[in-house]
This record gives sequence, C-alpha cells and structure tokens, in this order.
Amino acid sequence: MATTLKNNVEDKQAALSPRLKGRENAKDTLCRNVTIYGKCRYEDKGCAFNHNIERSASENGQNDSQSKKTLNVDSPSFTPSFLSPNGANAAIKKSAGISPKAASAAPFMPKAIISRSSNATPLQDARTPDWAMVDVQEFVPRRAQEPPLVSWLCNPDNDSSTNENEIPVAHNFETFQPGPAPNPYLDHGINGAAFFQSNPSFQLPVQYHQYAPIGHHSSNLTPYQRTVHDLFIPNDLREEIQKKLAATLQTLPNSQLPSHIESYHSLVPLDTNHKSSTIFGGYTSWVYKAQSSTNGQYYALRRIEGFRLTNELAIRSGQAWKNVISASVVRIVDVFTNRGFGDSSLFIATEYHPLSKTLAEYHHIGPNWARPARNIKEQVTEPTLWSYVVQIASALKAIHSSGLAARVLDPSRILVTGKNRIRLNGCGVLDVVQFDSSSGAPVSQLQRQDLVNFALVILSIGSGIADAGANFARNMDMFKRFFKPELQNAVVWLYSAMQNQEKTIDQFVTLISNQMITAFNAALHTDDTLYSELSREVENARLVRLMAKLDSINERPEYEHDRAWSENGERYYLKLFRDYVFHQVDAQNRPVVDIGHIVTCLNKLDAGTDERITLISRDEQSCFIVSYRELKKGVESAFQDLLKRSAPLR
Ligand SMILES: Nc1ncnc2c1ncn2[C@@H]1O[C@H](COP(=O)(O)OP(=O)(O)OP(=O)(O)O)[C@@H](O)[C@H]1O
Repeated sequence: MATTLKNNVEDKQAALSPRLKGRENAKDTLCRNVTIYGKCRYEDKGCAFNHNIERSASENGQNDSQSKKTLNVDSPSFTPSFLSPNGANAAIKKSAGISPKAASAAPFMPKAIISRSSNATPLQDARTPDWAMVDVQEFVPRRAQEPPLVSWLCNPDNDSSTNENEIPVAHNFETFQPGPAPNPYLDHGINGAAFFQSNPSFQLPVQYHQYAPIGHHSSNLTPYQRTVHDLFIPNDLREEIQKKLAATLQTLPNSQLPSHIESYHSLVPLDTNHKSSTIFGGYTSWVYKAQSSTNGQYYALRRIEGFRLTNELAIRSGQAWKNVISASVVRIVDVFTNRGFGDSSLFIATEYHPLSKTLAEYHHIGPNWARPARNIKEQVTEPTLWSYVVQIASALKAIHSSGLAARVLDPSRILVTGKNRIRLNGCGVLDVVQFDSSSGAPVSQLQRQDLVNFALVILSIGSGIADAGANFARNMDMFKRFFKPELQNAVVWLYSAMQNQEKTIDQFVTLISNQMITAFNAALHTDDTLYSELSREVENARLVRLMAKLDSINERPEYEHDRAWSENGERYYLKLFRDYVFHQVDAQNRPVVDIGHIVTCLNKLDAGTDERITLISRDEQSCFIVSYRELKKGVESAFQDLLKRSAPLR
C-alpha cells in the first residue's frame, strides 16, 4: 500500500513553501518529509534537520542537481554522462586526479543493489504482456511499516528509520546503471572498435525520439535546432487534406433529395452549374456525393435522369467497368437503376475524389472562357500538358487492354484530383445508355475514336477552346504557337487514328516513351517528398497514442474514490507527472507553455529512460523522484488495468 505521506511531524511545521518559490526561506523552518523516493530537496542547501542518508554512487551528480534546481522547463535535462555527445562530462573531469590503476578497477556497485536484487520480489506475474518492461520493477511507494531498503529518509525529528511516524523512503535501485562502459582509450586490444556502432540491433537515440533531419531544412538554424513546424506536415498540405476531409463530411440538412438511393444515403449535389450536356447520349446527368450504409465509405453517384432499362445486358456491360483498375480512371463500383427520384434513373457509383474539378473548370475552357478571355498566364505549360498526355495514355491503355473503350473523353469529364493529377470520369455510361445502338460497333473502332478524342482533349486544353474539333486546322495553328513540335506531332498522330486502322494506344505509348520516363521520374520525386512529410508525422502518431493513454487513466471519475490514485496511493505520482508535463509554471507561478518540453517528456516516457525527474504535488506537500522507466511501467499497468475493467468495444 501507499506510503503515508502525512505524519505527525506536520503539526510541528510552521509554514509551507510555495511550489516553486520561496524555497530558501522554507528550508530552515520546514523539512516536511517531502521525499519518498529520493532525498530531502533542501538538504544540500543546509537543511537543519537530520538526514539519515546512506550515500550511494547513484546520487552523485544527477540527483543532487535534480534536487537543487527549481522545477522549471528551462532546467537542462539530465543526460547520462556516458551518452554525452560532446564527451565533456563530469566523469572525465573527475577522473583527472585518479591514479591510472584506478581505471582498471572493477566498477563500483553499491551494496544496496546487490542486496536488493537478491531479495527482489518481482512484481511481474505470468500474465505480463509483451509490452511490459519485465526488467523494471513498478514504482510503488512503500508502507511505513516496510523496512526501507535504503534509508533515504528525511526526518526532522528522528534519524531512526524504524519509527512509525516517519516516512520510509525506499529508493528503487533497479533503475541504477552501474556506469558507462570502460574507457575505450585504455583497451588497446579493441583497436578503436568502441567508437563505432558494433551492435546492429535497434538502439534508442540519445534524445529518445526519431526526429532525424531529413527533408527540407531551414538554413538559418543550427543543426540541433528545430522549429515546431519541423514536427508537423507543412501547413498547405495539411490545409488541403483538411479541406478535402471537411468536404467529404459535408451534409445537406433539410434537403429535398431522397433520403437514400439503394444503400446510399446523405446525398449532397456536386454539380454547381445546372446545364445539361449531350455527352451522355442526350441524357441529363447529375452528380451527388453519398455515403454507403454498407461500409460507411463515400462515393460519387452519377444519376442519368429518365433512363429506362430495356435490356438487362446493358447493366452488365456497365458492371464490366468495375474491373478497370487504373490510377488515372475514376473507378466504377456499382451500376444500377432506381426510382428514388420519382423517375426511372440510371445510377453509376464511382470513387469519390473530394474537391475535384473538371479539366474544363480548372483551365477555364468552355463557352465562358473562350480563347480571347484567356490570358497568357492561364496558358497551360508544356510539362503540365505532357503530364496529362502520359496520364490519359496510361488510362486508355488500361481501358483498352480490358477490351473496353472510354467513349467519354472530354475536358468536361476529366477530373483534376490533385496537383497535375487527372482521372478519366464518366466512362462506362455510354456503354449502358447506348447499349442497343452501339452493340454493333466494333470495340476497335471505338478505341480508335478514343485516340481521336484524346487528341482533341490535348488540343482543347492547349488552345483553350472547348470545341477544338470544330476547326482542327485553325486550332492546331494556334496550338503550334505555344508548344514544341514533339507535342504537336503527338496530337496530329492521335487525331489521324481514324484514317489508320493500325494505330493503337500501345503504339502511342511507345512513341512517347521519353515523356513517360520524365513523368515517372516526377512521380517518384513526389513520392519521395510525401514520404519525407510522412516521416515527420510518425513521431506524432506515437505521441498522440501515448497522450491518449495518459488522458484515459488520469482524472477518471470512476477512480475518484480509488485509493490508488489518491494522495496516499501508489498511482498518485502519475497524476503529478501529468502536471509536470502539461502544467509547468515558472518562478512567478506563470504558466509555461513549451511544446518542446511536452514532446521531450513524452518521448522519454515512451522510451522509458533512466533519467529521473522530480514531481511535486500541487500543495507542495509531496515530492517524488522517479525515473521515466518507472513512470512508463506505471502508465502501462494503469492502462492495462483500465482495459481490463472497460466495457467491450461496440
Ligand atoms: N467522382 C467524383 N468525385 C468527386 N467529385 C466529382 C466526381 N465526379 C464529378 N464530380 C464533381 O461533380 C461536378 C460535375 O461533374 P460532371 O461530370 O457532371 O461535370 P459538369 O461540368 O457538371 O458537366 P455537365 O454540367 O455537362 O453535366 C464536377 O465538377 C466535379 O466537381
């Protein structure tokens, strides 16, 4: 059970020191057993009370400095001397006056370690899960009755450690590290091998996080400096993703639309211009975002208004598009008819790409953006146009090799789903709505028509004219003013596909192989960039999970009367740790908000380092010196305990 913190010394105390200020005044008048697992924090400053402290090597340096310093985020964090990157550590300085023989002496092992380890009662039981740090004993404040392992007792009245009224202070020596590895300079046999990483297995870095400087770097920072922005993905990318997510979740309350169409519900219209085109065989089409009640995913539902199904095979020809998997084609997931809108309509459910525009909208092509209104700045660049050519070619290759033809290939039906990322949309619709009339046309002819349409799409985007096919020669002249012969030749080659029965998309792909390589290289660069952005988020995901655990176990109303979490409880220090991480104050009691401190603490907690920190209760009555290793163990065990009690997930 928990150590009794309150004791009869209390009434002898005149005043309490504030948490972070006024220590100097308080130290002479008060030494109120503030230490449970450490030593009196005022002892080094001449505390007037007896300190029955059996010194051990472990307290040299690190505990002294811990206890001397105020609890402030500005305090330098403890770095084990043997991990010190610059090598300028106290251990080296101290050894200057020691005889060379001493270097080969056996490392100092405090007696307490030996006795403790032999008597240790492992808290781990057979049910210890994999995540547990089996070599660490959980930090549990001891009862007053238990004999202290090492008398680090700070008792103002009595230096005997057996008195009931005293707070026994047992220091957990499991976390003590005997010291750094032997000095590699002295061992000539190893030939300097100690300077190199000999252990190929994963090792934690000194700072217990993985914020390696990959990706772009701000040049006016020193190598060890990071800005908060370095820890997260760039703002513009985050904003873009957030907008897309918000668009996906958008709903339309009180809409007049049907509540559901088959298994799709929450319909939101996506087309903003209420014009009807003849591109789908004269049928009017509407596009809605909808959520599937089958899997919760979002889809784009294209409704072909007033379509009457006369042949079941027509639907089947639309279903064939489900097998076309290409990064440059909007994937069709379902084709069906439904009367939800009060008429007979055809519905094509496709993948939903939030906030996408059509190529015509994106490049201002159409009746409203005819050539004279388009200025030179809006002129699409040649690399962008080549990128479109490569993507459309790759889409057509996938479609044609499935024995299908796109048929709908127009700037008003190609979606721009990202920067320079396009996808063919509306494919498969004509296969259904013109099933009877088109069943006679050979697919090879439709595929060659695709090549012609392909040429017109490129010409249209390049020249800014919607109906580029109406006067091909004149528009081509215009096109030649902006683009090099290689691109002009590609357009002409495609446009003449109807006259040459041999032309296929495969031949075209071979012709543009140089551009394919360029596009592939650019895609790899984009991939690298995104990967480096992703690597920044990796640490954040880890820390968020850790924070989720911390927040789940702290301040639970169910634990309100749980003694383990009370001031006298064995989990009390976890509460104090939360304060230490998130509720720091400075000497004037002003909040210190330092994300660097929070991230550092959480990383060390996650790693379970041996560094010890001082945790002081809000009323300044209790003080713990505890290592991150013990904290980690405590957090994990409290969380597992919580999981055991929790209701099964729905
Ligand atoms: N799969 C999809 N994912 C996300 N948005 C889409 C999808 N398909 C279409 N849209 C959106 O719906 C809008 C309308 O698409 P549509 O294909 O009907 O083009 P349109 O320009 O409205 O043509 P028209 O008015 O001639 O029918 C597009 O601008 C696009 O923003």
